[in-house]
Amino acid sequence: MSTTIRIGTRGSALALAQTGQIADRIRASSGAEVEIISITTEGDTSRASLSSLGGTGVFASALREALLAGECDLVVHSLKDLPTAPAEGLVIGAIPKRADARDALIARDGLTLEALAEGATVGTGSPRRIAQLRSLRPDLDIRDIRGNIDTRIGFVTHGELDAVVLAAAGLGRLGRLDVVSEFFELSHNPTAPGQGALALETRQKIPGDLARVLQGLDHQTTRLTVLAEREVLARLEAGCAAPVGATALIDSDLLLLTATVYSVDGSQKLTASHGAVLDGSPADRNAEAIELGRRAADELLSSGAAELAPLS
Ligand SMILES: NCc1[nH]cc(CCC(=O)O)c1CC(=O)O
Repeated sequence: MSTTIRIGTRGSALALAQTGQIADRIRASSGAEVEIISITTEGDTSRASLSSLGGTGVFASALREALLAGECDLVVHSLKDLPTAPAEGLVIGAIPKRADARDALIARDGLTLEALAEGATVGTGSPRRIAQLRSLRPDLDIRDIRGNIDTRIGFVTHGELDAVVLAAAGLGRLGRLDVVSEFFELSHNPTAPGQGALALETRQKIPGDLARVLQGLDHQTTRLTVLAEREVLARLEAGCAAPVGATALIDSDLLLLTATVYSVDGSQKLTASHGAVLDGSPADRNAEAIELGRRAADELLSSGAAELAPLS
């Protein structure tokens, strides 16, 4: 490629790590020059809790503005932080292969959730994680925490909390899987739609050589599973901070999706599991994945999901 690809990123360690990893892949596959441009977002500067910021889009919007203003050509988002509504003038040009979608417990003395003492303090700001923790261990003292991944790990290593829950993918990207004391299985603890996946966003109109670079980074299986998972959120009209877990997987030609909505106190949940056979063209498959997410969400809504939990 003749021109430089400018990638916009937040300044957090996680954003820099995942942007750097994508930049390396672009350089290796295309030989293109890649420049990394730092952009500050409200989600980075605000001290309010993530749920009080409304969740949706606090990290994404400044990056999207920079894209639209032509300050950069590409941004790398954590897919789970990206609002489901499409952004005018922008497209997701590639969804690379997903990392581990599970949540992980980081606990004092390497304890598992089951082994934590009665009334132990566990930090998380996510309503979904709060509900899942309360359903398994109603005795725990759950604390709302904020901050980047290193700060959250520090709550445990500095002795302020007995444990925190974080996404395995973020820990992996920062090379911090050594602190994990337990991985929660997706069958028991489904995670946020799109967790562990990245979205590479660009302007709608891009040069053909950038489009080809992005095509080379796209991963079909990841794209189909996250399309199904994210359609659950979209159809429920739920934000990324809603107490909703969704996990899709592909087994040969079968796409399987399980979606769960929790009451915030963890005492109740609704689950819908659906499958679809994938056939036809890539566009047909995308449509089938979205339709699967819609069916799961509609079942949840007709079972009372909107009454069970605050979704938006
Ligand atoms: N909510 C913040 C956030 N957004 C993306 C990740 C990393 C995992 C991912 O890319 O899905 C995290 C940290 C976490 O949830 O522990």
